[in-house]
Amino acid sequence: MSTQTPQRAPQAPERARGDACCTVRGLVKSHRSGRRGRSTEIRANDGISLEVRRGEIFGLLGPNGAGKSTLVRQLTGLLRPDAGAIDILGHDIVAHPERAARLLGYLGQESTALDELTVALAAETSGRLRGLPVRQARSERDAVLAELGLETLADRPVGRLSGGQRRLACFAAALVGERPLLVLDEPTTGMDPVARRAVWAAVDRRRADHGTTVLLVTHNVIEAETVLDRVAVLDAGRVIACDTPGRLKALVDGRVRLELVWRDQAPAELPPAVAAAASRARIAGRRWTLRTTPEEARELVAVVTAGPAFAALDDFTLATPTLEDAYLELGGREGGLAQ
Ligand SMILES: Nc1ncnc2c1ncn2[C@@H]1O[C@H](COP(=O)(O)OP(=O)(O)OP(=O)(O)O)[C@@H](O)[C@H]1O
Repeated sequence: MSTQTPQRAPQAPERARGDACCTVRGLVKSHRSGRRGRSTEIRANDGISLEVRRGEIFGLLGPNGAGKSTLVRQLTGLLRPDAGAIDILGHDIVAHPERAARLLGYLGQESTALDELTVALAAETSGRLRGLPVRQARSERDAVLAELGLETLADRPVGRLSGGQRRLACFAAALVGERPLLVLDEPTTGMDPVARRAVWAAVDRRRADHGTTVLLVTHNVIEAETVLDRVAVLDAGRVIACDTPGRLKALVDGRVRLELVWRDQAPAELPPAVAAAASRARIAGRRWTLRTTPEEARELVAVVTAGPAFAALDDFTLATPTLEDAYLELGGREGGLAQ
């Protein structure tokens, strides 16, 4: 939630460029860590440029520490860039960071600002801070709590809820006082499937009814493939690719992912083709993951299931490529993205 001076959302976007909602050019941000004299500088954003179009669900995907939160905190005006430009609906956010609160609803990773309030008061207060009159703030509060199935938690303090419930309550607060852009930093972390569905349904509704643009931070590949129109893949503070999930996956077209899960561990005596493949596999405990051609995958499955190694096999799966495979193809780190 942004907690800056109460302001109404602008009636019409000013001077917005074409169909861009948010344009970032050459953004650089370093953090200092450690004590004075011994402090080191971490370049969290290293020249990021991207454009989020109006009405799209745009994702920032990348492993821990890639620089996603640093980027969105600059978009929300909470962090000042060292260099670069940010334009949101025609507003220069570097020169006027206070304007971000009028343009976007933000769900950050922390809920501490709301912890002392009840769920209902958190939602109402967000609406008031965004310039809604009391009556409208209360009616929007009631509508959003009903929409997200939060009525039974309305009188509970946000800080005493479970992780998933707290996330949903903060999401509700971000929705009150409708903004043209929603910036959601890992909104569904810790949520059960019912709450996740409620979040995505609420996002879809706003997009359909108000043309809301959504910028979503995630390191969950499945979620990214399901909900995003376009995605920027971040790694070590840089955008290493930006396209639709489908086109990114086309980078690894013609490859499949074969997983072999052994009952205990892989047998000492493996068929030669399988033993040779082991050197290229990612091995995590009993699980071997191999990215290969469909022909080789079929041959390996046939060899394993037809011979004595089959007795040692617990399970196998053969799947089409995911965004994680595309990320690895682009030079990403093995295991950096969550499945
Ligand atoms: N306040 C800070 N002080 C010092 N270093 C920071 C600070 N915030 C972030 N960093 C560092 O900057 C880099 C980028 O962090 P950031 O939180 O932007 O990554 P992220 O992609 O959002 O990661 P995650 O998926 O874990 O949330 C990391 O190396 C992190 O340790």
